[in-house]
Amino acid sequence: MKVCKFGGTSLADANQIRKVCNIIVSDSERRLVVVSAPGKRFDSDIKVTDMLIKCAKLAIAENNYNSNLDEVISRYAQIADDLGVPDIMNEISADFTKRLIKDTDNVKFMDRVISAGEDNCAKLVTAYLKSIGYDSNYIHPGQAGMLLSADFSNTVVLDQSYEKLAKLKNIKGIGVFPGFFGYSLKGDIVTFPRGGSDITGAILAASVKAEVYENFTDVDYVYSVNPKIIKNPKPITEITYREMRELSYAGFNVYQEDALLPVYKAGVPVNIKNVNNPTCPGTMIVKNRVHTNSPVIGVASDDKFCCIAINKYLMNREVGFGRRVLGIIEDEGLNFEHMPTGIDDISVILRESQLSDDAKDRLIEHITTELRADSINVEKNLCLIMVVGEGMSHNVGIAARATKALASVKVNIQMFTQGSSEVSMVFATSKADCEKALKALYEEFFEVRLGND
Ligand SMILES: Nc1ncnc2c1ncn2[C@@H]1O[C@H](COP(=O)(O)OP(=O)(O)O)[C@@H](O)[C@H]1O
Ligand SMILES: N[C@@H](CC(=O)OP(=O)(O)O)C(=O)O
Repeated sequence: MKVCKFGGTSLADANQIRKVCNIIVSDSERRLVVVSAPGKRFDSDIKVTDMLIKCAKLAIAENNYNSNLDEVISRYAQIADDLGVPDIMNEISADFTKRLIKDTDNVKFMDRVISAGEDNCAKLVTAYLKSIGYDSNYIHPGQAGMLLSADFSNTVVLDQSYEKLAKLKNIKGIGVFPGFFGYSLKGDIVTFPRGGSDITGAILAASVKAEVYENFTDVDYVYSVNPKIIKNPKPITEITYREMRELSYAGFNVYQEDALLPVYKAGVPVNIKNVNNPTCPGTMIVKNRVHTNSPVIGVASDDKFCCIAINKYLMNREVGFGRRVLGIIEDEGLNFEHMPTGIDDISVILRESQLSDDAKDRLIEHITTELRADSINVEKNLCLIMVVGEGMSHNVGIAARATKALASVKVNIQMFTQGSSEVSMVFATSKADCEKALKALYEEFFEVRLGND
């Protein structure tokens, strides 16, 4: 059995959905299908999930959301009409309308509303497959056993789900499973972080021990660098789970970072493929790969970080200082990403989205009073660039090549770390330098240079 997931770009309109269904029915092993909500049809378009977030926010603020809701319903109606299944719209339009009645708290309400994008898309795809003569069934995530933690918008799968979902192995016909959400033990709808339909697919693939998890998107391959930043980059044909996890974390949003653990544990390979070019073999994500000459497999960047730099004279002699810093971060409910240190300073790197002005003031106050630091500086707009590759661990001089490349374009490195596994190196630069730095690193490791060098 193959589990296949189709992303929002693959479901953006009726034409794309026809392509998706042709792909599904062209292989009888494709029996468990995960769908996202319709995504962007063109660059300036809006994803259905974003339209639903807008509706939910308006409803929470007690503002009128009717015209926004109408826009969502019209997008589905247009697709249903074009696919020749207009009757399904009665159910879909009633569902959107009902979910927007605000009868619960804000976090539960938000997840209930935004999950409707995938849920109704699954109903639409099921209706279309039926209309062209295939035995297809919508699968209700709660009834199938997609049980998740009650962390709204940031849920994780509960272990018991795998055993329950394993029963889908015996499903008859084609099962269409809505991605991005499941149910808490109390029966509330909970969603994964954004891009979470990839996680749904990974959980299902692990549960049914699929021969492969096919993840269909709008690019032929995962490339060595984001193709939106550098044109025609080098394609990656094979990459390990570990390398992909590092690159997804650092900005390769083609595959959600949390979608690696389930398939890694179950040993299910992932195949990233293009819905617009399904005969292209795409990228395989596997446990071990054949190493080529290049020590680096990809470079990725994400510019939404900030740094809390704490300085105190003789910090290195103060027993428990680091533990107390981390204790404060924990007390403030923050996740930290990296913690480079010097003898008298510690920097804590966080995702900027966590640090509202209030949270920042509280954190500074907490550190000042508890640690009696000499100075605390918060720097926003920090970009992290990761250079990733398992080949780096047995190659000398990679860091030197990277720093030389950054120096040659006059990029100031604000922080540099390398984990002991030596699978990745992380450079922090200012947001303004981010693209320049990424290009320099890509050129250094992937572009063939002519002449004497
Ligand atoms: N290294 C990369 N290789 C391929 N695509 C990438 C990479 N980094 C970022 N992307 C972007 O990821 C996009 C696909 O992800 P996404 O838009 O979430 O697709 P879907 O809607 O199918 O889930 C591509 O169009 C591409 O712009
Ligand atoms: N629709 C959700 C979940 C998702 O996975 O979407 P996509 O497959 O389009 O990245 C989102 O936009 O976050």
